[in-house]
Amino acid sequence: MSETAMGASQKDFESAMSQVKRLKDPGNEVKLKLYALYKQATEGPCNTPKPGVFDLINKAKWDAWNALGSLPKETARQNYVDLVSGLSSSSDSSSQVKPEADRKQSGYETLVVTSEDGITKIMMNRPAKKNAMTMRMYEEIMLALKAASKDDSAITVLTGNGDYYSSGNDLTNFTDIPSGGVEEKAKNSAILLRDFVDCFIDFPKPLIAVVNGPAVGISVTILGLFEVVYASDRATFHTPFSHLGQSPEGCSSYTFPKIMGPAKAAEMLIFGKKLTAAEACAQGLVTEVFPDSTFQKEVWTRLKAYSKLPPNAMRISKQMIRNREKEKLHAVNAEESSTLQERWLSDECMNAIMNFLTRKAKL
Ligand SMILES: CCCCCC/C=C/C(=O)SCCNC(=O)CCNC(=O)[C@H](O)C(C)(C)COP(=O)(O)OP(=O)(O)OC[C@H]1O[C@@H](n2cnc3c(N)ncnc32)[C@H](O)[C@@H]1OP(=O)(O)O
Repeated sequence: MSETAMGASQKDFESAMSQVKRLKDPGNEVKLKLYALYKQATEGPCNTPKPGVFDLINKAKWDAWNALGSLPKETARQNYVDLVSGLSSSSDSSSQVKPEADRKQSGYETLVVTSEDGITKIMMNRPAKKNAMTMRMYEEIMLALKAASKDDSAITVLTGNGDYYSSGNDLTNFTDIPSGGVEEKAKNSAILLRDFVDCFIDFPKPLIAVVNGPAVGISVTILGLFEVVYASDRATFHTPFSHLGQSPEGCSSYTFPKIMGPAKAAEMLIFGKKLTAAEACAQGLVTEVFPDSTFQKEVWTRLKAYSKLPPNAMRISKQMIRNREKEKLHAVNAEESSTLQERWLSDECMNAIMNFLTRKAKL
């Protein structure tokens, strides 16, 4: 029997649990429902003594769980996933871009998002930290992509503010350890990584990277999921995974060998060879390189012309190309994320991060 016929899978359930953390506060009534369904799905029918009448919060939680009676675990899991999915889509639609709200969209802490001339531009905005990607930035990029997939722009652009495109994962992400320890941190990070890359795999419109400067780590690997990559001649492309005790992500273990051949991909992904923009272009990762002095002017003139093409035709063509690969890309993403979950717990990785944080090592 397929997973769909059996109801929500464990992966759907875990993904819903991680989505809940990113939702706006849904109110106490919904939180109680989520709590009850979670307990039922993981422990079965209510099995704890009823709290005293003055223990108001625990009594409300107990009542909600107890009210589910003998609801089977699988049904509770499915109901939990459905409830979270309903909450996510209503919070997505509330953040959907309204045409009259063009120009700068507020509410992002790590990004500047603008919508103009048929182009939604998502700009990473931590220039003092070389646009290193914090947990917050991953979540905001996902939100911005979801909004862009529904707004009336024809194309979407990812770029960076300042001298870097992005220095990749913010290495201080690994210092915020939850009560469940490093194992829980690694598990949550792997779920976030998989969700993040899934958003790029599934993005329905043409996606363009405007690489304004050096790019490192995950900001490079996801380029294989873009339709077009324009780079300044100041940009470099570096995936130092072995140096960091880590392994490839962003589907690069599949897209890079396809794009540049297995040997060139191995030089980047295994040996951490840094490519110039010209080399990345010769190897097919970059579409075109522009002199830094005229980069912004030339690229935006080109993109404005593209954004005037019929948007539905562009979207359909993109989806025809992507749909042939989607299932494979999702499988690669899942495998890369779970491999990294293990890597993050290795001594090799922990030492590399400690070295960066104590400034003993830079790329
Ligand atoms: C949910 C988790 C998903 C994880 C997915 C897996 C992703 C993997 C990767 O992306 S691997 C790549 C990780 N990135 C790095 O290893 C880069 C580390 N940074 C550097 O080596 C250097 O900072 C540099 C070469 C990018 C730039 O060097 P330089 O020009 O000398 O500038 P500074 O080092 O002084 O940087 C200025 C300022 O920014 C901070 N910073 C830069 N990059 C990062 C980063 N990746 N993480 C955290 N902080 C970063 C740097 O510490 C400086 O801060 P300060 O001014 O000292 O407060």
